[in-house]
Amino acid sequence: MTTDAAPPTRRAASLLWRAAQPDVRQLWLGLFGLLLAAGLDALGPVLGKAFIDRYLLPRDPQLGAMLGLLGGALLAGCVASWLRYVQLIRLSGLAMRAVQRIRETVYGHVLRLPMRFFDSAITGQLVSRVTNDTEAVKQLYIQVLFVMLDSVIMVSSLLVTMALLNWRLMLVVLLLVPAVLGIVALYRHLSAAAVAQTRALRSDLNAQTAESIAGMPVLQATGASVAYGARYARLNEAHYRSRKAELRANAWLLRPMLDLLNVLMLALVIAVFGLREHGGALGALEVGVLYAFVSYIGRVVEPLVQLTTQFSQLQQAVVAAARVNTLLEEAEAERPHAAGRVTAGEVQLDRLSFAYTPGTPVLREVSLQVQPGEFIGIVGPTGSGKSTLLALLLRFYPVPAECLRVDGHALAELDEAHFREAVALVPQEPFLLAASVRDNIAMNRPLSAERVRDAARLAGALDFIERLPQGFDTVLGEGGARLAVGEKQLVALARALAGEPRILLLDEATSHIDSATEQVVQRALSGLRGRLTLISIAHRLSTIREADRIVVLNHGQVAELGAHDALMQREGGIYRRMVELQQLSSDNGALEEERPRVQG
Ligand SMILES: Nc1ncnc2c1ncn2[C@@H]1O[C@H](COP(=O)(O)OP(=O)(O)OP(=O)(O)O)[C@@H](O)[C@H]1O
Repeated sequence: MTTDAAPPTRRAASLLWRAAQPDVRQLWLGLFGLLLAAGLDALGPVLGKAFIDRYLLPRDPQLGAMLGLLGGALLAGCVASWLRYVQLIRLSGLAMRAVQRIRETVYGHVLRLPMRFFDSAITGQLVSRVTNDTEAVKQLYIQVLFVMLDSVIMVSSLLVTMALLNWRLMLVVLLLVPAVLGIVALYRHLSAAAVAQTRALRSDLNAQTAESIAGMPVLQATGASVAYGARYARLNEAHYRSRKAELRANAWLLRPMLDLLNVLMLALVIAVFGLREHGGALGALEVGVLYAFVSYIGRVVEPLVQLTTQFSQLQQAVVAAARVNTLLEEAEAERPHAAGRVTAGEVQLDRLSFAYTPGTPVLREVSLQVQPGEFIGIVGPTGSGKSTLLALLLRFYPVPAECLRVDGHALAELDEAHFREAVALVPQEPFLLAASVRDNIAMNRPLSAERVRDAARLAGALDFIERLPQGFDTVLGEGGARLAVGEKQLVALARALAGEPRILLLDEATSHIDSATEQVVQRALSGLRGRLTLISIAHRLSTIREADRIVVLNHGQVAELGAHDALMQREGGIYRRMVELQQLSSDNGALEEERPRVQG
């Protein structure tokens, strides 16, 4: 387990290692194949050396043996290439499978994160984490598994072969390694800030795109498109500059410096060779060694160049993988498999207090005993904590066990799958999928067509659904784009009822419905009375007039509690004032409509 404080490389390595676990056998096979290929590669110059030393310089042509050596070198080269090709396929496959697993894991993990996480999460960034960052992890796999491992194996095997041929010259070549590492360290130092900034800016670009699309109606209606366009252009420009800074360090540091190093190394080896204590004419044996070394230097430099030129990509991929790992380590919401069941639908709040941010309480010592089958209305000024109360009942945020009990059980004692069936929500903003009406009601639950239809009828949605071109099979646009807001809410209500819940929570679910549709919903809800516990937040007070009891929340506290008639008796009571205000405004609305229009 790595933590957020661990360096990105460690976090990235931890992710890669975990994701590769199921294919670890393939990984070892791949490694073995690469080792073999490197050995065969090292063999070529050794055979070349023998060719020169034994037959070429002594002018001793033995056709059979010479052809054998040449053929051997050719065969070794061919087999090494083939082996490398096979490993590339094997390891790329492994990388893609691992990334497929990572992507699924990340998506599944995001679905299980606690609501608290989403309070501060930015949609675009999360999307980018699940798609772009996991794609970058694939690059990392291919690079780490293939380019890097292959290069390291290749360099090591070449150095071993060189040591066997002439260890002093090998030491000279060995100087390449610290020189290259020095260049990489310098590159890293010069480009790290730019690399991190580029990624952060790309993430901001994604976030703004996602935000703009989600809020398009508001954006266009407020004429904010131009300002948003300008903001996007500024971000994009900053991204361009940061990327350019990164590429500049890449362009002058990596390839040209390494090519220069290659030339210097050749010169150095030849110089050392010429300056040996017993210099003078080259013996036949020594020419073979020089040939082998000259060809080895090229081969050592190439993988080092590979390692370094891909370094910037590698750095980006490491950052991406580390971020994916951090997201994966975000603690999931608790999903207990417990024995507790919601049977009757009794809810008990006992001095329940809650704060999103410590020190700023949103609910203060709320106590309430809701009987099974009771209809409770919740009203109160905006920000008084009504939605928060429902969020707590839905187990979106943890609360002390003794403060909130359902059918005598603390919420943590209730089995997750059962709890989600037994407690249903119709949210303030109905959320619909780009799928058929049937799928929107069933939401992947194994519900029969009759059950879906019954739920639609109960919710008062059947009439309009049957008027749609393909009835229940009509595919809605993204977010239910083809339906009116009131119709979306009816579908959301049908969805909630389809699970046959014991407790139904309505969060201002009727606020966007016209009066005629409201009558339909009211009838539906009256039909449900006594069959399930109904807790309904109401903005339009007429919808909870019939409630058994009405809770008036004010600044997170229960200010009033009682049936409509009782609350209306309270002189100067909050509820009574709210009702009177609403009556006044609806009377004004009616008057407005009746007033004859004056022309001109
Ligand atoms: N996820 C959150 N993180 C931090 N604060 C929040 C969060 N959700 C709500 N709040 C704050 O908690 C307080 C109560 O909000 P809540 O949505 O429960 O009120 P409400 O009575 O339902 O309001 P409304 O009628 O406007 O929906 C508000 O001050 C709000 O800003």
